Amino acid sequence: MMKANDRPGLSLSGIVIRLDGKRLIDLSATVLPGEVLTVMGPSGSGKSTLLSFIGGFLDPAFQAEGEVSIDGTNLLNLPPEARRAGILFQDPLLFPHMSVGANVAFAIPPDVSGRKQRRRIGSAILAEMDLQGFEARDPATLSGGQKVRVALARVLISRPRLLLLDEPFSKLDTDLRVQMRDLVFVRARDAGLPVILVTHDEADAEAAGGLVYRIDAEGKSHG
Ligand SMILES: Nc1ncnc2c1ncn2[C@@H]1O[C@H](COP(=O)(O)OP(=O)(O)OP(=O)(O)O)[C@@H](O)[C@H]1O
Repeated sequence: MMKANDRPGLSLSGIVIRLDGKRLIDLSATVLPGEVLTVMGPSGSGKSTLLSFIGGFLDPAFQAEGEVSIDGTNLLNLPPEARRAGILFQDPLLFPHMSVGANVAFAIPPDVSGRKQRRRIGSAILAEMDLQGFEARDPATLSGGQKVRVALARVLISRPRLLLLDEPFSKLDTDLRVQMRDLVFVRARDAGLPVILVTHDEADAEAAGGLVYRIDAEGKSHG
């Protein structure tokens, strides 16, 4: 197996996304395994649209061109589920009718067979998120930070190849925000996952420590 440092990571090459002829996004960048590309820009500038394009669920109202590859594999030829992008939104989007354990187990790849084995790896990832013993809990009874950690557990257990983060910390108060983003960045680094982080918060960008793309009103991106 290649070490994280030997892998080329996420390559965004000549990405141009237009809406009604107007260019929203224009960027090329490389995000190495474990590194974070932070995307900033005004509301409506196309930040979420960029993540949708990479994840494979861009609304057909947009026109997009360019190439996206991860460790040399062209992602754009693959259907969304085969791209294996782990996505976190502002809202953790837990299934309300399922227990915490079931929320996490839902994302375990299908090649992991056996109830026992699935339960074991689900519990292990919850424990890593400081949520040991939370399997039977109703998501409605969790704090904001606990919900984010369940969402992160669910994403990590799905064996993603990259992380797409759409303001996942913005609803949290300052202390929790700092803790959660450090947790995500550390986990991404450990797993060698390239990350794209959409945020309005300069402190997030600083903590991410990587490249920052700023989208201006003309749809030009600046490193
Ligand atoms: N499905 C759609 N069909 C048409 N236009 C859309 C669609 N989704 C978003 N838009 C428009 O595309 C533009 C970019 O939207 P996007 O959600 O990517 O912006 P954003 O930078 O993420 O904004 P915010 O910071 O407010 O989340 C906006 O003008 C938005 O109104």
